[in-house]
Amino acid sequence: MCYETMINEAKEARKKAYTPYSKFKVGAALKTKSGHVYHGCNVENAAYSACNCAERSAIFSAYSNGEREFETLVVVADTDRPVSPCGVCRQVISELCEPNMPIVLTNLNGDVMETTVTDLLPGAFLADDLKSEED
Ligand SMILES: O=c1ccn([C@H]2C[C@H](O)[C@@H](CO)O2)c(=O)[nH]1
Ligand SMILES: [Zn+2]
Repeated sequence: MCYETMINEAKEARKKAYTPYSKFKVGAALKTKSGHVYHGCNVENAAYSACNCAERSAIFSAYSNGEREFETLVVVADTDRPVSPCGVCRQVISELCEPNMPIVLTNLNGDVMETTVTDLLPGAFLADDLKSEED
C-alpha cells in the first residue's frame, strides 16, 4: 500500500507541534475507517510530565470527535531511524486500536517502517486482564 498521502498528513500535523522545551517536533495522522484523517502533534508543558505525544494527541482527538474505528496511524519525526513511539503511546494504541492495524513509522529522510499494534507492544496489559479484589 502507498502511504504517501498519509505521510504528508503526518508532516502537516508535525508543523503544529508545541515544543518549546525539547525542540523535537513529532506529527501523527490517524485515518478512520470512514476515511477521516485526524492530526496529532506533541504538545509540551513547563511541567514536563504533562507533555503529550503526537500519537496520543491524534488518537484522543479522534476519540473526542466520537470516532472509534481506525485504519492506519502514521508518525513522523526528524530521527535517524523511523520514529519509535514511547511506551505510554504503545499502551494507549494497544487499547484503542485493533491488534493488526498497520502503523507506519517514518522520518524526514523518507525511511519507512510498517508495523502493527501487536508488534509494537506484544503482550500488552488490556481490559480483560483487570480483576477486582475485595479490600
Ligand atoms: O514517538 C514520539 C516520541 C516523542 N514524542 C515527543 C514527546 C516530547 O514532546 C518530545 C521529546 O520526547 O517528543 C512524541 O510525540 N512521539
Ligand atoms: Zn508517546
